[in-house]
Amino acid sequence: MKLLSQTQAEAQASQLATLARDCLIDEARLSPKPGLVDSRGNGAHQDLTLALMERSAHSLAPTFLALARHSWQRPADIALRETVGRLGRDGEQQMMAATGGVNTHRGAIWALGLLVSAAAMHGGAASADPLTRTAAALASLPDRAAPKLFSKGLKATHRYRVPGAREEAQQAFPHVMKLALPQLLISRAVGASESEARLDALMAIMTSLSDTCVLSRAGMAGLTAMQHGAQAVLLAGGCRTAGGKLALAQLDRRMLALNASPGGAADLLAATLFIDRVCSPEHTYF
Ligand SMILES: CC(C)(COP(=O)(O)OP(=O)(O)OC[C@H]1O[C@@H](n2cnc3c(N)ncnc32)[C@H](O)[C@@H]1O)[C@@H](O)C(=O)NCCC(=O)NCCS
Ligand SMILES: Nc1ncnc2c1ncn2[C@@H]1O[C@H](COP(=O)(O)OP(=O)(O)OP(=O)(O)O)[C@@H](O)[C@H]1O
Repeated sequence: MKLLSQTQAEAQASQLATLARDCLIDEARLSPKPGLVDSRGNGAHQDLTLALMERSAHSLAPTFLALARHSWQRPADIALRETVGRLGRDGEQQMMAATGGVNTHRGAIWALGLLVSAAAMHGGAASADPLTRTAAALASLPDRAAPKLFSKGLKATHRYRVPGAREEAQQAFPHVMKLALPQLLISRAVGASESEARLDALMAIMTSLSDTCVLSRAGMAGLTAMQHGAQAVLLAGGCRTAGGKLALAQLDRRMLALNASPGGAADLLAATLFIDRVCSPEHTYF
């Protein structure tokens, strides 16, 4: 690990926070995303808009900065886990204050918050495997101060006996590492535009995620429709092809008809973009 002066470390912590915020904005603007808020509109949501998502993303930059500063070159232990938990919950309050009480980014604060901390623990940058394993180690430690809430996500994981946001992080983000990042690289390599490659990465996540946002609003039928619809897009050749575009539009209509919105998949896309940019060998980030 490189030893940096305090000023360099502070500059890198600040870059990590800016990057996390930018990944949230890039995810929100990416279009057309099935059922989700995007540049076209509100998707399946009554209370969310793109402007609100962007305001929320900006409100979270100080939280990401605090996470990076407090995690800088520290090991994964209970003291850090509890600090990160407190900062994450403070971030949720910042988000709620910025949005007038609407949950725009709870799942995203969790996933990106852990990844920002993990990057800082590695001194600003690491390759994707160690980065996600460090985030998983942190997510697996107990946090005595965590409130015992029976959240919507927890209810869905119990009712349908599936993993949720906690397990995804504790297992080192398998949907990002095994599906989204490889798909992003393949789609870029075959000539997809950057937006098409990102949409393909989202589809790759949606083929398999047990997204508790979808389960809560549309049950197992909604989740199956999401997974099959995303598979159809990729089987047609992805979002750069005419067949893929048709399948994507069909999936969007289906998700809207079911009132389903894959918010968990969207969070993991933001996490994918973050890892892609922090870990890329030719990154121009630092
Ligand atoms: C773990 C979290 C996300 C709570 O998850 P829970 O499953 O209990 O349900 P909740 O309905 O509140 O939020 C779940 C959110 O996760 C996302 N999500 C849904 N399904 C999935 C999935 N399968 N994988 C990943 N993310 C998912 C969605 O955005 C969803 O809205 C989180 O809010 C939390 O506990 N934070 C505590 C603060 C903390 O320790 N932070 C540390 C890092 S900053
Ligand atoms: N572009 C996006 N559109 C919609 N949700 C997104 C988007 N990006 C990320 N999300 C994630 O989806 C979650 C919001 O999902 P949802 O609206 O199901 O939550 P809720 O407010 O708890 O539920 P409900 O809207 O059913 O009352 C957020 O935690 C956020 O992290």
